[in-house]
Amino acid sequence: MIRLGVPSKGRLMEQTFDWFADRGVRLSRAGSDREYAGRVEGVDGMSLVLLSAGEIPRELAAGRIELGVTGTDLVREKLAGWSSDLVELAPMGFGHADLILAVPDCWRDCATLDDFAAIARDFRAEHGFRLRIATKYHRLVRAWLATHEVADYQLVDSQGATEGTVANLTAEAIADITSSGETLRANNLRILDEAPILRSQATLFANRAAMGPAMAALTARLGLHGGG
Ligand SMILES: Nc1ncnc2c1ncn2[C@@H]1O[C@H](COP(=O)(O)OP(=O)(O)OP(=O)(O)O)[C@@H](O)[C@H]1O
Ligand SMILES: O=P(O)(O)OC[C@H]1O[C@H](OP(=O)(O)OP(=O)(O)O)[C@H](O)[C@@H]1O
Repeated sequence: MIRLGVPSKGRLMEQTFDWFADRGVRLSRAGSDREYAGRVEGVDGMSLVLLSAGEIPRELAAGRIELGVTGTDLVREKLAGWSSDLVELAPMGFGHADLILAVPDCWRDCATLDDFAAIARDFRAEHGFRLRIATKYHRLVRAWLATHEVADYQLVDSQGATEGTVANLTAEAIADITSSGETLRANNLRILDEAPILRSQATLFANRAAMGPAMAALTARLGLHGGG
């Protein structure tokens, strides 16, 4: 049996159900909104498990599910060397979001990452502590800043409502996912004039160790290539 992990709520769950329905596979909850078992119709040999989007990368890598739908951002953040454990089977065309670094709108002289690096250096000298960036994407943000030789900062963990940390004076800048940009605007934050740290979308992943004839048959049934 191939176990498929799907986000248990919200748009990601609904759009995943639609994506499979377009391929003739009907996914649904087994019972109430609070029940995390699922039902699969239209294909044999696959079962459905409803999980937190953030836990799907780890469940895949641990082999507790063979297939999983989640954002590429969460896979890259949660699994170091993700591609040795997981195979990216198909980008699904929804859940598009960019991981970005944003600063207060009023930092008029901070347009680029070079400006940001200079401000961070001065900030430390002036305040006696490193400029704080609130984020839940620790691995990705650290790696990106290191690549761009920005060193004078500290990460502050924020697992939600990250854009509020600047107004709350617990951080000077934030790194988070954005899609429409509305949350940033509402919190008087502005994206640096740089390419995003990462462009993410919902993607169907497989556990690499689970690739074999059964997986090949299933991915062929879904009209995907390279599932052997
Ligand atoms: N505004 C958005 N537009 C599109 N995609 C988004 C948006 N916000 C988050 N996402 C994507 O949705 C996925 C799930 O995000 P997140 O971890 O915030 O989910 P969640 O609903 O908090 O789930 P959970 O707390 O159960 O793990 C991520 O891959 C993220 O990139
Ligand atoms: O650019 P926008 O379209 O405004 O979307 C961005 C927001 O969406 C996500 O939050 P979500 O609603 O998933 O809640 P969270 O803060 O708990 O992650 C993300 O963390 C941003 O806060």
